[in-house]
Amino acid sequence: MQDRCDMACDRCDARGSCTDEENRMRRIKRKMLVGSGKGGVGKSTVAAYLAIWLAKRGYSVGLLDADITGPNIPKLLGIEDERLTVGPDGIHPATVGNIKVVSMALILPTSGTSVVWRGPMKMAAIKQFLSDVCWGDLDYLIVDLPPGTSDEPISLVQLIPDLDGVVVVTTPQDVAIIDTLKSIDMFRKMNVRIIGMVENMSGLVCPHCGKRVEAFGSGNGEVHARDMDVDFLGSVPVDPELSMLYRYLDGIEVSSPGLRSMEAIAFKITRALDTDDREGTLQRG
Ligand SMILES: Nc1ncnc2c1ncn2[C@@H]1O[C@H](COP(=O)(O)OP(=O)(O)OP(=O)(O)O)[C@@H](O)[C@H]1O
Repeated sequence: MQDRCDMACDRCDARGSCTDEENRMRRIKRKMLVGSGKGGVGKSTVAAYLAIWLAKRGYSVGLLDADITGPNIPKLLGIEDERLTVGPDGIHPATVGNIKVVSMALILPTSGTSVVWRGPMKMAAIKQFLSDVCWGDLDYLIVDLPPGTSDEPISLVQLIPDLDGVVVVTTPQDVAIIDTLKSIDMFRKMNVRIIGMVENMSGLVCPHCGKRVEAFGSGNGEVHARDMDVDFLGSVPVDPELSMLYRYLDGIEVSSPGLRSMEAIAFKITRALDTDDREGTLQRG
């Protein structure tokens, strides 16, 4: 573990002085958030898929689960039994399929342990995840936000220098859309670029007859994205494969309606960011 971080530091001008989040963060080329005003809409699923998709294409990727009280990324990636380790140089992420993962769930003794913390404690943990984690040199850091428009998203926006933007996730129901529009408004007030909106759980394709069933409706997200002048990145149907992302991570060749939609969305996100990569800094590993 120690070696891995030292090797990365060898190539870094900031060697020996990387003691705060700014120094750690400047070794990361692209930093994006995945957020929503509403819980349970699929933020972690979109963040985890994106991380896997980028890692499979040779990029070095970090995935920060910033949901301190409800961390689910390790479960989605099938690494609940992994633990973060601590060395003299800082906290070492867990690694899966070339993705460096940090989450409260990788610290807690059991998956049933609750984190009963008020705001300042949660803020301290988030700050530490940015300042004390040996992320090393990364092409992308993807931050999975907790739902809502309060402390955690605000702090992350303020703490991450040169943030590239946020992908907002919604589901088609009105209550989800209303909360998602609030989060778009919040990110705009904080001058964060909205990379685009994803409508998740948008209908489902019957595995028996192949017909589409509009379980929660669909299309609402696209209409509201247009109204808000936000790029619509695509809709993703309900698909059991998406709750088994660890299979896709393991290299099992899976093709399903949900995974195909996610792939098209991942392309759009990277294309949107690459348009801004004028210096061509992103290199595949
Ligand atoms: N398109 C989909 N098809 C099937 N299951 C899905 C889909 N999207 C998400 N899920 C499942 O729904 C549940 C909630 O998704 P997820 O954890 O990604 O939401 P979230 O917005 O991150 O939740 P939270 O607000 O709690 O952080 C998970 O069990 C996930 O596997």
